[in-house]
This record gives sequence, C-alpha cells and structure tokens, in this order.
Amino acid sequence: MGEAISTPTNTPGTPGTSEVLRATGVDLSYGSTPAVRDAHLTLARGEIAAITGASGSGKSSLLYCLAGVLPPARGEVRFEGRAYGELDDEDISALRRERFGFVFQYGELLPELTIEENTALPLRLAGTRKRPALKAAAEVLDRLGIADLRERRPSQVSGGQSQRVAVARALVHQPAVVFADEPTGSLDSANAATVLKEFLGLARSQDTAVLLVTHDANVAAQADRNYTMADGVLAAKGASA
Ligand SMILES: Nc1ncnc2c1ncn2[C@@H]1O[C@H](COP(=O)(O)OP(=O)(O)OP(=O)(O)O)[C@@H](O)[C@H]1O
Repeated sequence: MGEAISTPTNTPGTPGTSEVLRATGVDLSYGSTPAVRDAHLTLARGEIAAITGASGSGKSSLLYCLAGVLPPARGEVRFEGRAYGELDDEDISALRRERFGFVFQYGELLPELTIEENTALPLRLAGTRKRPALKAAAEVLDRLGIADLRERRPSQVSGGQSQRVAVARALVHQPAVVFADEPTGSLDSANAATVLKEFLGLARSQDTAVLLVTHDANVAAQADRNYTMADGVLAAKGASA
C-alpha cells in the first residue's frame, strides 16, 4: 500500500514565499536522443512560471519529469521537499491525482460525461461524494463564466469553452501545482488571451502554482518567472513581474 499523501487541499499562504517544487540536475533521454540536460528549476507556492522554446527543445519532456510522469535518468525532482525517487508508484499516482492539475492543448475532456461531470472528475477520483463534487464543479464553472453549459457534453461546446472546462477541471480540487502544456495553443489569439487571463486569475486566487509550457511569448509574458529551453538546456530568464 502506498503512503497517504498529505492534505489534498492547498494550504493558503503568501505567493512566492514557500517552495513547492524543485528540480535539480534533471537529465532525460529517449534511447540515444537527449531531451533534457541538467535542468534546475524551482517553483514557489502560487507562482506562475513559463517555459518557452522551439519545437523539440524538450519542454514537454521536462514537464513530464516535473509532474512525476517520466523518471529522470539523472537528478531529482522534489515536491514539498519529498523526492519522487522516495515515493512508490501508488504515492506518485496519488500526488498526480490529488495535488496536481493538468491542462493540455486540446482540453482532452471525456466525451461521455457532461461538462459538470468532467469538471468534477478530480474530486470524484479523490473520493469526494457526487453531490459536493458537482457543487464544487458548478462553482468553478461559474467563476469561469460557463455555468450555463454544465449539462452539455463536450461535443456541444466550442473550442474556447472546452479549454475553460479543462481549466476548471485542473483547478477544481485546489491543487498545489497545475502543469499546463500549451493550454491555449488550439485557440485564436483573442480567445487564448481571455482563457489564459481567467486561468491564471483563478489559480492565483487559490494560491495554486502554475507551470506553463508554451511557444507563445504573449502567454509567457503573463508569468511571474520565465525560463527558456533550447536543445534540452533550461535557462532562467529571471523575474518578469
Ligand atoms: N516518446 C518519445 N520518443 C522518442 N523521442 C522523443 C519522444 N518524445 C519526445 N522525443 C524527442 O525528445 C526531444 C524533446 O521533445 P519534447 O516533446 O520534449 O519537445 P517540446 O519542446 O515539448 O516540443 P513541442 O513544442 O513540439 O511540443 C525531441 O527531440 C523529440 O523528438
């Protein structure tokens, strides 16, 4: 049995004052293809960090290491001081389910569930009963201005609306960190800017840290801290806020 992961809700605090994630000397290769080389990164509670870089530079691979999806060949990643290497698979799955949220480029909603059920999924997976989970989902959907869509299925909403639902789902359980890989990459620029603003505003209001992977300099400009990636090498650009 895996060890219980501490409280599933985020602990309020002042953004930028406590470290939530730390990567030290992370290397990752796919066979003989190096994807990430000696990456160092820290993320504070409530902080928004962006990683920009060309296609194939290793951004997604680094994100997968930071989220405990892929184990690094060298180096380590610590979440709230615990190295993933010290945790068993069940602990890491519980972390991903309860303390992390994820947003991908196309939203990736489950077609057979309603918008409200999709949004409530992280809470249901963490054991929250249906009624309070749906209530929490409705509240987040309301904060993102799409409460009226809650009975619809994903096929009945627009691309921008589906990305809002993906954002709602990533934040509904008040995770410590949201990993977002091109979260607005499938949207036109006006829609992308609005969804991003709502996403980061809601994350900041609940002290959730966000790690944003993006090609888009306008997206990265919204972050508190910026990194660039080239040929697997991560470099800090320093605070931009
Ligand atoms: N599953 C895989 N198997 C083999 N090589 C892979 C795999 N995934 C990624 N790579 C390679 O690893 C390197 C980094 O890829 P990665 O997807 O992390 O880059 P990226 O910066 O996220 O790119 P993009 O912006 O296009 O998504 C690239 O050379 C890529 O071809």
